Amino acid sequence: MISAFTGQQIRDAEQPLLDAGEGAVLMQRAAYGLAQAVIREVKKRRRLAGASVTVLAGKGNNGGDGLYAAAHLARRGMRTTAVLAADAVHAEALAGFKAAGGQVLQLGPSNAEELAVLCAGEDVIIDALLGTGARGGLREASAELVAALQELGPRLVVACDVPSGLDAGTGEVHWPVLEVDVTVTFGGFKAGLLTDPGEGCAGRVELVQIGIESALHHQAPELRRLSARDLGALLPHPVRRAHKYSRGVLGIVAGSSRFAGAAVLSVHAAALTGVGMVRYLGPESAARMVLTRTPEALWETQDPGRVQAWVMGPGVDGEEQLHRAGAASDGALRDGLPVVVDAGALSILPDRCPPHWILTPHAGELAALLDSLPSTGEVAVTRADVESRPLHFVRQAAQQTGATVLLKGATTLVASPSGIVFSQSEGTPWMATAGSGDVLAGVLGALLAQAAEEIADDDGAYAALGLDPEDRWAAVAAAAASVHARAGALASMDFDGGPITASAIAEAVPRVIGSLSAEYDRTRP
Ligand SMILES: NC(=O)C1=CN([C@@H]2O[C@H](COP(=O)(O)OP(=O)(O)OC[C@H]3O[C@@H](n4cnc5c(N)ncnc54)[C@H](OP(=O)(O)O)[C@@H]3O)[C@@H](O)[C@H]2O)[C@@H](O)CC1
Ligand SMILES: Nc1ncnc2c1ncn2[C@@H]1O[C@H](COP(=O)(O)OP(=O)(O)O)[C@@H](O)[C@H]1O
Ligand SMILES: [K+]
Repeated sequence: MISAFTGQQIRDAEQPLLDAGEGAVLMQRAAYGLAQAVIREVKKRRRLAGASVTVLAGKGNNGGDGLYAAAHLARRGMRTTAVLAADAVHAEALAGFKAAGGQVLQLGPSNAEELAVLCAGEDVIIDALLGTGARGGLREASAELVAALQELGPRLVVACDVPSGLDAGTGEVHWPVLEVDVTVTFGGFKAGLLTDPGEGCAGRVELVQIGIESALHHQAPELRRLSARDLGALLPHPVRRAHKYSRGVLGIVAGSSRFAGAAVLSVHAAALTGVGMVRYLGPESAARMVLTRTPEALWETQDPGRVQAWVMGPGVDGEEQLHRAGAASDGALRDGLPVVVDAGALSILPDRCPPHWILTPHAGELAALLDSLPSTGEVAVTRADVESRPLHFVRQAAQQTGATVLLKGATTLVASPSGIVFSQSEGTPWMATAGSGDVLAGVLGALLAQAAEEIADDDGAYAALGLDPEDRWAAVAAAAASVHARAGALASMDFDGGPITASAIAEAVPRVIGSLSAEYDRTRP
């Protein structure tokens, strides 16, 4: 599992080493790691000797890292320039940079445009204006320079620790920010690099160890991300004595005469995620289509009998289906069953949900949900608010509803009511297509139906993540988001990175589960 931290947590982990006089050593490790990353990127594109690099250096230690890194690059034969964004920058680092033969330019009130043109011609730019010590965004001439450079389109940008203008702890972005190709981050992942909108600016993130890692282990991560290995351990491994009821039965209330496709997709995706049986509840017109695509499903016209989990909401519209969803949710509350609440069913939530209920809104639905809660306050929450502060709002929704909340997007966040948050981001923008969310609901429902016992088991794979039982539901939801995203990416790769339908995402799910499980079995001790 990848853990990510706030800027303050990273600084707290650094403090004992700074107190011991090790600050300069930390900075040298960071700068060396940054320089190595720049060298690797440049070499992918051209010969290193003679390539040009400009470091944009701010007044703090982030600028110091950038200047020391540029000194390494000068010694490797690159043509190095530093644009100083403050009157006083890190003095030793600047002296080291000059001694290595670097050229120094001063950013002032009137030369931002001119320097932007110069930077746009460079082989690589290092963004070392602001790091974890930033308060707010870039100011004055730095903001002007970055806005003009972004407009011109730099060839290759490497961020030092975090893209400048991004809040390291929350991922909130103060524009302008230089969109970077690679972020080289030090000591530990910053939460702001693993949640939007920050993740969208950060490019590929590389971690450089600087010696504070053991101190970070004592801190509760701000964000967590499941790795392929975690998924391999968490995904269901059917045992030899399994039968269809022991594998889990999923009830699905989805679709309507108007939105029958949502039922087709969620049922089909659930079946492809390996659940023992799917019981479908909905109108005959939708059921006919469901059974045509997935003859394995059962259409239930009366009491559906026992299930281990429910999905309700995809394509649900009109009195009749809302009534079925209401009856299913009453039963689920009574029996303590896990439930995925999506789309149309988000409007019929009980006053207080348990953590094993997983709400799956997109940003617009989350805004509407928060607005409908009496505890939210007077000011309406908009979709744009959620998109600019997803980490804040997903936590708020989980806390206020009592449910686990999965907020869909390019990066999907899952918050438990206690405040634990997972972030997964393995998909492709081609997944922004109608029906994609219905597939996710089916995948998640199927994992819940199969995992219910495993989640409660204190010796099981979920317990091994070190989570309290009520937080393990967020891990299941994160696993579903990751499988769904990986399936989308794989489906697109089948077409050389081309477009995909929601159906294609569902069809790729068995291959994702198969390869994750096989890799896990091959490498486990
Ligand atoms: N600690 C260590 O030993 C290690 C740290 N490391 C590195 O240090 C970075 C953190 O360094 P840092 O704390 O100096 O903060 P950083 O972000 O460089 O600059 C803050 C300075 O800028 C100013 N400022 C603030 N906001 C501003 C704004 N919006 N616009 C303009 N100015 C603004 C503020 O000054 P003020 O405005 O308060 O006078 C402050 O002086 C970290 O990201 C990593 O790269 C690594 O080398 C490992 C070892
Ligand atoms: N830009 C993107 N990159 C990766 N995945 C995305 C992107 N946009 C949306 N997705 C994913 O696609 C799905 C869309 O779900 P949703 O908005 O409910 O669509 P629908 O209601 O049409 O099914 C979510 O799982 C979301 O995480
Ligand atoms: K930076």
